[in-house]
Amino acid sequence: MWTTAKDFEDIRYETTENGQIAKITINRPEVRNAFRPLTVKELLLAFHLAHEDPKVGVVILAGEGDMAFCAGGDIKVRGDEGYVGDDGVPRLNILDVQKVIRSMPKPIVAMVSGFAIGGGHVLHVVCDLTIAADNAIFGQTGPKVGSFDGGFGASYLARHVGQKKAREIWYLCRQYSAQEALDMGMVNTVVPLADLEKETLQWCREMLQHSPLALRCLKAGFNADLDGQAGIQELAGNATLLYYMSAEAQEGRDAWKEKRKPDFGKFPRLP
Ligand SMILES: CC(C)(COP(=O)(O)OP(=O)(O)OC[C@H]1O[C@@H](n2cnc3c(N)ncnc32)[C@H](O)[C@@H]1OP(=O)(O)O)[C@@H](O)C(=O)NCCC(=O)NCCSC(=O)CCC(=O)c1ccccc1C(=O)O
Repeated sequence: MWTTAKDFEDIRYETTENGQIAKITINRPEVRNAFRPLTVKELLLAFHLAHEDPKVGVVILAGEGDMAFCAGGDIKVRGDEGYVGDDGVPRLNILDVQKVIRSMPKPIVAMVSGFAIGGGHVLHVVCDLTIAADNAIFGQTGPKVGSFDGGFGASYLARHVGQKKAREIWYLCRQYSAQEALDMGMVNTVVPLADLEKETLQWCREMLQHSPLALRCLKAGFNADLDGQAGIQELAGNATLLYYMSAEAQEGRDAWKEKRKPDFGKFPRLP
């Protein structure tokens, strides 16, 4: 049912439903799908492929196996200045993945079974929607393991669950069941583990029935206030896209190409 669209080492990138649904799976189950620099590099490339492919309408982010969605940064390769890959350079580049998830103009659905912990928890937080299996466990560990995400991991989480709960999650580093996550508004639904992919695909199919431009502008609108100038840039970029598609903008382009004065007088100045 899934077709491999490109081969990677640490992740899988697959599509289904005539290429309309893409699935990016972190494939390191032996470390509960913790990410190392290579994983992050591959995630960035896979998200770029999904972004650029006009057939893809919705993207699923998942972890291999039932035990974990993602256990965050791979602590075993954490050096003194970040996570160290084969090139010996320390990086904190999962932040780039968070930004890509937010700015991709297509819905991204986290499909969570097992642990979504630390930086792995933040990944589901920044996705548009989260479908959780009934075995899912959520939590932050930063203050326990010498890390923290004061960016989206804190501020956007607080938008989901409120300031008090978000501070509890970060300050106490407790783990929460799927039902608790649902009750606090952190996930969209909880389903039996056996139904997780079926239900996630159903949500994706429903979104695919709807106007891609409407979904795109809604995503930019939801992000805009929290993302400051960058959020306004996203939203305004969509307005420009829509404007390009209008006869009014095309008149400006055509007039310039035809070396004549544009006739904007024929377009209404709506109230
Ligand atoms: C996830 C657990 C709760 C799972 O527990 P359990 O099922 O009992 O399995 P274990 O036996 O513990 O683990 C199995 C196996 O996996 C290895 N493993 C698990 N998690 C990691 C990990 N994060 N890194 C490396 N390896 C991991 C574990 O060692 C076992 O292998 P062995 O060979 O048997 O040793 C539990 O495993 C657990 O609590 N894991 C740690 C989770 C955690 O603390 N994650 C947070 C890491 S810090 C982080 O994510 C930073 C956030 C971040 O990315 C970030 C934020 C802000 C700015 C920048 C950054 C950035 O880029 O780093």
